[in-house]
Amino acid sequence: LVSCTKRTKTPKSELAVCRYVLLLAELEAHQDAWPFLRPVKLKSVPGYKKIIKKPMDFFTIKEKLINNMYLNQENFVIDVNLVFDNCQKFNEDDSEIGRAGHRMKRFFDKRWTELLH
Ligand SMILES: Oc1ccc2c(c1)N[C@H](O)CC2
Repeated sequence: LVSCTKRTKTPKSELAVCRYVLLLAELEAHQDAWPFLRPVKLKSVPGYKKIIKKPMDFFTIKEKLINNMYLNQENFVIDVNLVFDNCQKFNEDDSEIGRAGHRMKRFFDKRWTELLH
């Protein structure tokens, strides 16, 4: 993984990786992150495997980031939004996890925009 603290001039893509690492750390530290930290246990949640075609979670995103699997920033945002879209699909808006998902999405959208400028 690139060194995010080095004060040398780094290529654009390495700066992008630093932005993702920072943003992912903020998502994981958020008080409403608990439903999204690890993969959903497909064997213990009836219906999830059938309903949610592409499960995603913050830990899986971090692994992909560390293994340099995000070739462009779009794929990183696509996976983060997949976490929230899956949440909206499986949970009622008016539920504990549904509300946590909406709050996390609002937080991500705000920070993503702030980090771009
Ligand atoms: O009642 C439940 C029980 C388990 C889960 C949810 C709700 N929603 C999560 O999105 C997936 C896991």
